[in-house]
Amino acid sequence: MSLTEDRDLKPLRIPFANSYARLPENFYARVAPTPVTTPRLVKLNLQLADLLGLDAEALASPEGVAVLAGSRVAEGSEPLAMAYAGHQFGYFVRQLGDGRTNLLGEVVGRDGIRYDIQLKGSGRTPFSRNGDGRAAIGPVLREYIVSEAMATLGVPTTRSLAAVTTGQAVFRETVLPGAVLTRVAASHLRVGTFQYFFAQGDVAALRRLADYAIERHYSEAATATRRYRAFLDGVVTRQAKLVAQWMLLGFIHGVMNTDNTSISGETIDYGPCAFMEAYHPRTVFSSIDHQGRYSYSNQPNAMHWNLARLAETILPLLVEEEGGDEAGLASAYESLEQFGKHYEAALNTGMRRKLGLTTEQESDTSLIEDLLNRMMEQRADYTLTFRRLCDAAAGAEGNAGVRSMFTSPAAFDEWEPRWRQRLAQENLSPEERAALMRRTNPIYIPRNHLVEAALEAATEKQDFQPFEDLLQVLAQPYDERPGLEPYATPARPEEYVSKTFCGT
Ligand SMILES: Nc1ncnc2c1ncn2[C@@H]1O[C@H](COP(=O)(O)OP(=O)(O)OP(=O)(O)O)[C@@H](O)[C@H]1O
Repeated sequence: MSLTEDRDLKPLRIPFANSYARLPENFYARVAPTPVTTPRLVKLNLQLADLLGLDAEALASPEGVAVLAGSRVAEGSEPLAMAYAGHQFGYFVRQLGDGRTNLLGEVVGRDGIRYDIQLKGSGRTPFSRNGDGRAAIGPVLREYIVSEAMATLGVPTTRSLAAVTTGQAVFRETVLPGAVLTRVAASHLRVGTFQYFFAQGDVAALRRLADYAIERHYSEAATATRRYRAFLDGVVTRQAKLVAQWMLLGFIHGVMNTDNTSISGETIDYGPCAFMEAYHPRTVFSSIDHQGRYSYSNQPNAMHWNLARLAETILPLLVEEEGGDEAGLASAYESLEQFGKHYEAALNTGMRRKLGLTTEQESDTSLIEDLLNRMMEQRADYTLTFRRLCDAAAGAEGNAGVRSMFTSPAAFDEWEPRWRQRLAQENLSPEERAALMRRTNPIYIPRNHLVEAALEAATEKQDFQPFEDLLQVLAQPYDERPGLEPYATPARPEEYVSKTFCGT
């Protein structure tokens, strides 16, 4: 990058406008990041810095890098570690909390939205338990790559402002270079934050937290007659739409615990996440997900379950609002029932768009299902099948690409006439339709082996070029560039393939 550490020292001013630090002391632990030996800036997100109204040059200065590494606390920053609980793979843990992150504070961006600025991998906190409070360069860059790719694809997500190496080793199964990620989010409130106070039976804190979340994310609920019900409805709607977006892109979150389910409706925590390659609804990537709990097709169920946990925590507020136990419970159920409706609507609209359809017919559902079943049987690549379908939409002679996605192209040939018949019922020209589809179906996604190759080069050789190259490709996911292979063959395919969960 052109911004280097050697520039003249420019004072770093971050216009912090903190609100979480004004909440009661039992919401967090005030703790500063732990300084590191030799911070080095690997990546600064200039576009995001601009959105946040931050001076990129000052951020890239030695003083700025020291702040991004956690070695120095910027003026106005009130670093803290947030308290939260969570269900992890179905098991409740009363206290998790930020064990390796520090919320530095909040800034109001140029878009008028209040954003958290948080360091991840910045040292131990009172919530660290046995952890070292640190992060390795690989996972930091993975989160950077995938979160920024998701943002470009229009998916609500936490963002990545910067990555720095610390000059210190972290010990996992082996010795790895340490790093710190600067994460930006509309907030870091989680379902687990509500569960933390619910587990303590602290209704006053729950009310305070809900009011804070309403003010920050669901202002429409503030004026509603039943504000807590309106709040729950808001979270249910946003999360239903979010999961539908994941499904449409073939994204598998991998660790949908309640502490990784945000109240703002953003994707958070890019641990074992991946984009599905060969289509199979029961695909999992996480090596610890033995039951397939967070498999591709189970994501809507998992989210619905997580939202039920949120509803449970605010039940006392709903009961009060409705004036009775039964009415409060009914209100929670009604709200949760909306999940399916919002999810299906978003998924079906999105799937129609992927197929190039702009109108709605009942038979569309079976058209979509039929294609997906054929893709599953044929192990067709999820992303490229839809992308190559765009070429087929431009004209019947353009179908060679999509046919080649199927081990036996006859499986596509049987489906194609139905699709063409359906397209013929709409008014778009083939060119218009193909162009529309190419804005919906990306060609470049963070392919697992490409991400792994970039992380390996950074970890083993401190070579950040593959990381930079990948970011550049992913910055224009819909524009096919001549000579730029969408799917370079993995060097060691066996290491990067997904598992298909086949249990019951
Ligand atoms: N190296 C570590 N040191 C201390 N605590 C850790 C470490 N790794 C994870 N934790 C804590 O374990 C819990 C679950 O970890 P998980 O991997 O879901 O979160 P994370 O990736 O650290 O953070 P986030 O959910 O904010 O992205 C959290 O409380 C987290 O802070």
